[in-house]
Amino acid sequence: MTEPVLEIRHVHKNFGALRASHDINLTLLPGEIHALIGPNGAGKSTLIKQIAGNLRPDAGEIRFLGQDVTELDTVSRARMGLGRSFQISSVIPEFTVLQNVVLALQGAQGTSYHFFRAVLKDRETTAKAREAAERVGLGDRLAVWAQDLSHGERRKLEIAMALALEPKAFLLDEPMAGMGTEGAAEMTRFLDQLRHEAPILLVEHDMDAVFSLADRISVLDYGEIIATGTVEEIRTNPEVRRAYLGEDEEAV
Ligand SMILES: Nc1ncnc2c1ncn2[C@@H]1O[C@H](COP(=O)(O)OP(=O)(O)OP(=O)(O)O)[C@@H](O)[C@H]1O
Repeated sequence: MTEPVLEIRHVHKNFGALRASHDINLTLLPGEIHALIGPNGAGKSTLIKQIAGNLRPDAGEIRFLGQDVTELDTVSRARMGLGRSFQISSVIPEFTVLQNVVLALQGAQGTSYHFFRAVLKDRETTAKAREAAERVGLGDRLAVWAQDLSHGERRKLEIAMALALEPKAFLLDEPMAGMGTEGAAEMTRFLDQLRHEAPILLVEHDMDAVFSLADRISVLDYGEIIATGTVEEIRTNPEVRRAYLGEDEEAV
């Protein structure tokens, strides 16, 4: 049997009386895109944060590359190859595209920011950063200030910052958000390629993107996974339709 790259075992997380994660079991297999969907407040971000290491589960285990990483912090998990799309807030507006990607690489290497100028002169690092930016389609925007990028280009920059670290798995939290139709279509094509590099756990509200990309979908509702299956299984699951897809029959 194929070993999962990422495995979530019986994870629980409460905020006071609120069950944000209740006995979550989930795997991410090599080469797959596993989409995590669910209504607002279902617990998607809370789960991603526990996988990335920003939040500690109350109970349960998170395994990455066959190792228990539940007690490791975000930096250690990132160094092992758990790539999380950087949030817009971590993009520095006054830095160029290339500088932002170099900064992401430098952060992962644990070099002090004090040495940023020296790192910018390091050919190997800048070549890696350039390659990542080119791969997401920002090759002709390397010297542009991040603040002058369009929204879609910023999202690409976040992915380039994750990609540069050559992750073994990607956690992507709503990469299509605010992209517009053409931008979302372009991002969909890109993610379709990216899965061959490393499997992707994808949180996304854009159902067109989810249905065209996902090998498997898990549906969260009130902190519980109510179904995991193929696109067809999820589309036709009555409980899922009631809990989530029924909100938007057009999407089904
Ligand atoms: N730090 C926190 N303290 C208390 N409650 C929290 C905290 N973080 C999240 N919650 C609550 O946990 C529940 C799950 O939130 P979460 O953000 O994980 O949902 P989500 O599925 O990502 O929603 P969305 O699709 O709107 O991003 C919500 O009811 C939210 O209000």
